[in-house]
Amino acid sequence: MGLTCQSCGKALLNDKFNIKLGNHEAFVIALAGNPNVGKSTVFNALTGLKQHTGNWPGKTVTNARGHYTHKDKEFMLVDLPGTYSLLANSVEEQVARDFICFGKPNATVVVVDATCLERNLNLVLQVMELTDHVVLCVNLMDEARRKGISVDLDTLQKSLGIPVVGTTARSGEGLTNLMDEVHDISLGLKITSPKNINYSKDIEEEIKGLVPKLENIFGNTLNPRWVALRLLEGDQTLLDSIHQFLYTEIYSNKDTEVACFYE
Ligand SMILES: Nc1nc2c(ncn2[C@@H]2O[C@H](COP(=O)(O)OP(=O)(O)OP(=O)(O)O)[C@@H](O)[C@H]2O)c(=O)[nH]1
Ligand SMILES: [Mg+2]
Repeated sequence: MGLTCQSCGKALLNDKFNIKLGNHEAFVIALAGNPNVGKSTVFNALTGLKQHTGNWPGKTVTNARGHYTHKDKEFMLVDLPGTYSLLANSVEEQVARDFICFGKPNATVVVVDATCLERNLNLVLQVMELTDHVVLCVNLMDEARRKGISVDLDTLQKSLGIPVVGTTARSGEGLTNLMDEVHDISLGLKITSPKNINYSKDIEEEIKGLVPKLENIFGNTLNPRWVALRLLEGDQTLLDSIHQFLYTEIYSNKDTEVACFYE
C-alpha cells in the first residue's frame, strides 16, 4: 500500500512548500545548481517578470517561482538555493533536497558552469541518484569558449544517460533547446536512463537488503535506493523530513516499519 495523493504531488506542494499552482495543468520544474552558475539568469530569461518570491516555509531561504509557456504547455519554474550537494549539511541543501525528493517536480534542471564541470558534476550525480527526470544545462558556454575550453556535450549526454543542453543564459543562447528537453521529459515523451553509481560490494549488499523493505513502506513515493544510501550514511535529517512531509500517511499505514528506522 503506498501513500495517497493527499500527502504527495500537488496537494503536498501547496500544503508543505506553499507553492500554489495557478493553473492545475502546470508542470513543476526545479532549477538546481552550485552557487553562481547562472540559475537565476536562466530563471529570469525563461519567466520574465512573471515571478513570485517569498521564503521556504519555516526557513529564511528565498523561494522564487515563475511561469512560462512552451509549445502550449504551462511550466512553473522553482529556483532552488545554490548548493554543492544534496547531503543536507546546510539549510540550503536541505531545502533543495526536500523539494526534489518530496515536492516531486516533473523535471529537475541542474545548471552547471561549463568552465569548471568537474566540481559541478558532483551535484549532478546526486540529483541523478534521486530522480530520473533530470536535464543538464551546461551554462556559461561563452566563458568556456573565451577560455579555450571545449565541452563535448554529446559524450557527456551518453556518459550520464540524461539530456544535456549547452547555454549562454545571459544572451539567451540554447534556452529554446532547454525548454524543448524540459517539455519532453515532463510529458514523458523522452525517457532518461541516468547511469547508476556502483558502490563497493559491501555497500551494494546492504542496499540490496534494504530496498525491498523500503519499497514496501514507501511504494513509488520515494526512490528506495537513494533512501537506502542515506540510511546507511545515518542521515538523520532525511528521517526528520520523512516525518515532516509524509508523517500522517506513513504512520497510519505503516507505523511499525517506519518506527524501526527511528530507533
Ligand atoms: N558570461 C556569462 N555570464 C553569465 C551567464 N549566465 C549568468 N551569468 C552571470 O553569472 C553571474 C551569476 O549569475 P546568477 O544567475 O546570479 O547565478 P545563480 O546561480 O543564480 O547564483 P546564486 O543564486 O548565488 O547561487 C551573474 O553576473 C550573471 O550575469 C552566461 O551564460 N554567460
Ligand atoms: Mg540565484
